[in-house]
Amino acid sequence: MMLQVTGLHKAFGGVRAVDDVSFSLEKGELLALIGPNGAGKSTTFNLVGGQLAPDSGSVRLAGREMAGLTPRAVWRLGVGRTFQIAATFASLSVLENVQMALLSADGRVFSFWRRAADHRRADALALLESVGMAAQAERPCSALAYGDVKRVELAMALAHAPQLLLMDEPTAGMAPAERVALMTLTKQLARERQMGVLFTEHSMDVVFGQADRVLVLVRGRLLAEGRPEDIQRNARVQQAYLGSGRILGKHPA
Ligand SMILES: Nc1ncnc2c1ncn2[C@@H]1O[C@H](COP(=O)(O)OP(=O)(O)OP(=O)(O)O)[C@@H](O)[C@H]1O
Repeated sequence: MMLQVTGLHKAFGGVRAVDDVSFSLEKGELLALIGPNGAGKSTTFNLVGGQLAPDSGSVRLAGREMAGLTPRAVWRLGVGRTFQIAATFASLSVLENVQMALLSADGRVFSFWRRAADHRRADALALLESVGMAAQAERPCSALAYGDVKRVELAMALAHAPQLLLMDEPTAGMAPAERVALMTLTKQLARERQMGVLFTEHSMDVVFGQADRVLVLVRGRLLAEGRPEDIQRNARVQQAYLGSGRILGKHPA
């Protein structure tokens, strides 16, 4: 087991945001975390990524306890993360952005007198190749289509060769075809690199089309866990989503 989360609890005042959550994730697996608004998805993510410390419970990566470590320490142990908000430098080229990520992975800080442009150019190009962005390496990030920025961010997240990648709503704001393309690529990279991927997602076309397994959170508790086809048929899950209609419709909200 690559990631093992056991008995995780986190409360904010009287609100049990995450209430006795346990799950695991294998190498190369795409695991979707879904649930209605306020279910505890972001809190779970932040507990795994080190942005929050749990009240109790354990988060182990390849047997090592990570609960309570700082985000930087969690990152060093091999957990990468992409965010909803684009985290690229708009004025730098696509290639330079990936070179910056490599500098950071190597524990070196960008400085004006050591130009990122000299750092591991071939490795940066290889990362861009792996996400289909090598042809646009010299363009500034500001000139890219939104879907392409997401691919660059993926290449940047891969720069320190994470064992586990956390993706917080990776396809937010994308058109349906782009969403599926990005997650198909993510799945291919997960398989090739034997990297586990935990992602939150509101688009059910992505969840049911791409995830290997799905976790359903409702009011901080794990309501169901299983293969996409089983989750889709699960009566308790359908009931929990009644009202929002999200999980039942063929088309995403
Ligand atoms: N820093 C905080 N302080 C107080 N309450 C919080 C905090 N963070 C989350 N909560 C509460 O914990 C519960 C879970 O929130 P969380 O953001 O994890 O849900 P979510 O599933 O990510 O929701 P969404 O889909 O809307 O992003 C909610 O009731 C929320 O109001």
